[in-house]
Amino acid sequence: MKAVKITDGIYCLPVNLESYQLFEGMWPMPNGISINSYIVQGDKTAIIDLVEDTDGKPAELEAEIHSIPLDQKNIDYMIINHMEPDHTSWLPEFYRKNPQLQFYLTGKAAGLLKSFCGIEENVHIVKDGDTLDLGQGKVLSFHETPNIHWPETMMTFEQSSGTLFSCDAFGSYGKLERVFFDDRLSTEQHTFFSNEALRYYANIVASFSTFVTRGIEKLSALDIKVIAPSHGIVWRENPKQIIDSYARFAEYMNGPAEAEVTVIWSSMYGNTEKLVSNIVQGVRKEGLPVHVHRVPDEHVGILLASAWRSAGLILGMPTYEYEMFPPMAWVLDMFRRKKVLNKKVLRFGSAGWSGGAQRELDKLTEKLKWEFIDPIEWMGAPGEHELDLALSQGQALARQVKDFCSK
Ligand SMILES: Cc1cc2nc3c(=O)[nH]c(=O)nc-3n(C[C@H](O)[C@H](O)[C@H](O)COP(=O)(O)O)c2cc1C
Repeated sequence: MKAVKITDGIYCLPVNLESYQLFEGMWPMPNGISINSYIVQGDKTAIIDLVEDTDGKPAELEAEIHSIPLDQKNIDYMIINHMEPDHTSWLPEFYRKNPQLQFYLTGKAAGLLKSFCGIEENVHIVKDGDTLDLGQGKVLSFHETPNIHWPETMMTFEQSSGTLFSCDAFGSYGKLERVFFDDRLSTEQHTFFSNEALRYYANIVASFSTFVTRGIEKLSALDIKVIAPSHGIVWRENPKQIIDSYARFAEYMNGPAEAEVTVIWSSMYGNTEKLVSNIVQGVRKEGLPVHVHRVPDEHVGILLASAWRSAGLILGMPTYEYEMFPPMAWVLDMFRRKKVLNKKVLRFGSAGWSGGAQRELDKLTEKLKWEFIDPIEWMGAPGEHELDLALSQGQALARQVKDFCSK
């Protein structure tokens, strides 16, 4: 791939990770992801963020640098917005090839640069609002945005073009191929990147939502014309769209999220499963969109996005060894970690003799501010009573969600 020109002297250099790889060693990326570096050229040249040292990716980035055309030995400044290894694991080798490189980063990032890369020299610690003049009108300013998503994170703003190099904020999953800018996306591709942004947010950023809200507030002081994130497309026609999406995603944590219901169910022998279609029907009676996922067939990374966006959750799981069916416990523990807060919730599930799933569910979710309606729990196979309850409680939960969302 060639470097993509954003404006005179500013280039995006995306390198794609493939769909078979797991992001953070854990999250499925059915559509891959791009890792974006950026070049800003004045009299001096800066590179903003790098790439992961995996699978031939550094060579791809080098080829993009050469395509500008630019000799990487002529890069003067390395701006490190964030030390996470998807942007920095190639840094020691890059530095070995460019020993004159000067690093610009926050104080916290300097500590991480030492511990991750063993680099202590040529380090310039920047403070909030500091600037670096590259000449020819290109001036970078640095803005600390801690915890979006690591504690050392900052964003870099190029003042003459209004380009915000926003690091992980405003990023999305999805490879970049042929289309790099929001104004070049078809309606379908727009929907694709909106969904990929939500899933990326739910997997990577969600638990830092308070910091996202704070960061967006702080950024409102800047005259942003282009959002250039470290993953996903560059927003130059309507940067407000992705800023507003992130503001909305962050607000989902406080509730209510969207007037939708996510049903996540699991079953070993089909007794819990028998209620699913009535429950879904009950929700639909109230006219709400409903998204149905089976565990463990679907990965928690996919479920997280659906649950994060929905104001209502319906969880089906049987009892297993006096607790809940273990794959559901993994999902709920992840919801706890990712702070899936403020939901209206219904639980249903079969047990054999003692029950116990509900007890574990209560414990796992005690800090999530979930409001439960009466669960449907029964021994063995469900009868007419449980099947009727599935319909009426599905509907009752949907009504609660509608009330919640209309406030
Ligand atoms: C390995 C295993 C462990 C179980 N442990 C319990 C238990 O501790 N308490 C209980 O009430 N039922 C227990 N059960 C019974 C299931 O909860 C019961 O069979 C239920 O109907 C399964 O629902 P399903 O058909 O939706 O999988 C266990 C079943 C299995 C297979």
